[in-house]
Amino acid sequence: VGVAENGTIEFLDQNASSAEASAERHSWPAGSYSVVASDPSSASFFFPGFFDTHIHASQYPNVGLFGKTTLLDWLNSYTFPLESSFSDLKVADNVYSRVIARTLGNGTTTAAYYATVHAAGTNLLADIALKAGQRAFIGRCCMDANSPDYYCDKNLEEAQKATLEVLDHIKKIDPNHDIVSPILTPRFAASCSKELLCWLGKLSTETSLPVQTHISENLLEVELVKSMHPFAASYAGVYDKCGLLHDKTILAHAVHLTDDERLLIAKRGSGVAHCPASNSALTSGETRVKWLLDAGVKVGLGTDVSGGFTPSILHTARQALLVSRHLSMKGDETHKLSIEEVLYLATLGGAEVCGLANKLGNFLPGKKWDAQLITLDCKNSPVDIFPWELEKHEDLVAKWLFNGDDRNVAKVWVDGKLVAGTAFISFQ
Ligand SMILES: Nc1nc2[nH]cnc2c(=O)[nH]1
Ligand SMILES: [Zn+2]
Repeated sequence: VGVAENGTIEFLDQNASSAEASAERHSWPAGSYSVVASDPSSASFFFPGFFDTHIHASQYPNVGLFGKTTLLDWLNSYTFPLESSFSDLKVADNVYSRVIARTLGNGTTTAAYYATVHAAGTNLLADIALKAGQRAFIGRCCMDANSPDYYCDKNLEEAQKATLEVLDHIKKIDPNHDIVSPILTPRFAASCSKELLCWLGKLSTETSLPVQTHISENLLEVELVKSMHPFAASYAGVYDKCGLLHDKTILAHAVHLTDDERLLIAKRGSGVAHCPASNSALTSGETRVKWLLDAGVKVGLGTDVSGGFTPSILHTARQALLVSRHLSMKGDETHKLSIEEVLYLATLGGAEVCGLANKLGNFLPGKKWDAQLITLDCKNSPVDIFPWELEKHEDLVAKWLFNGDDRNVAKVWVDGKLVAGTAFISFQ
């Protein structure tokens, strides 16, 4: 793979005899480039960077803390108290630095982040992502209804002002949104007034900014949305009526959609962030990924930290595979996802959901070098590799999916720049 200085893949040679021969063939003069090679004797290979299409950066301290709660009581007992502490920028700095280092170290080159309601803390998250070199969508959480007094937007005007403040800040630090972009973030229909939802929908149309929100995660939530927003026929209909359902919309969960909602989402070109670890932990249900894909809905993976307990997309892909098997055990084998399919969701599927498949998600000329160097046979590896396995590439990938972790992530590049990995850390 020939990567130009600006991070774009210039060429891709199958079966090249050496990097040097390939460079010469493409008229790259010797001495004008450096070579990074995978080492087949230590079961190492390059892989596209992962997409986390749904993660709450502010909830990172709570990974693994959910007890026996389900969504609505989990929000009140674990989540809102933690998020409200982000009025303190020292808390925000500490948590956001850690979550970005952790996700990058796990090979997440692009993440769609929820922050909190606080504009200053959200701006700090954008600063930290940009400095760390992680591609990030940064969303200030909008919530002006049905939320605790101690943690909410006090009214529509306050929500609008704080939202615009974040857009302005990100425009200043990354004017073309090459690495960090704002994303409009109504928390979910159950915590927003119709006025706020429709203002965000209009803003999204005017600015072409992306949108992220939650949909149909939990049955009680679905009922709550129905009672709060009777103007629409369905949960997806609420977003649609407010102009929030379009081809730059990321919908987290989509567990309990009706067939009509599935078809509406497909028609609008919106994508789904499938969050299997979260859906299992909060006993929300099992998203029918194949059913969504069959209708042409774009699907990627989300950790949904901290509804989800892992910041790793590799682990999330593993969970996606298992959840699909639980669905198939109910009698319909068509739900079952393969290793290739869950790794597609983790990479190109995620790029599609984020509206970035034209420049990211796999290794093709013209796309950006957002990549990981995976080494399975390395110091402290959680995966044991035997000599006779080294040529069996599909088996190596399967062993990586089921037993690998960040100890196997030797190097991570975003936009052609080395930004993380065990080799990067020990080099620093
Ligand atoms: N999983 C999850 N679902 C939500 N719905 C509204 N807010 C949240 C949240 O923070 N996490
Ligand atoms: Zn979420």
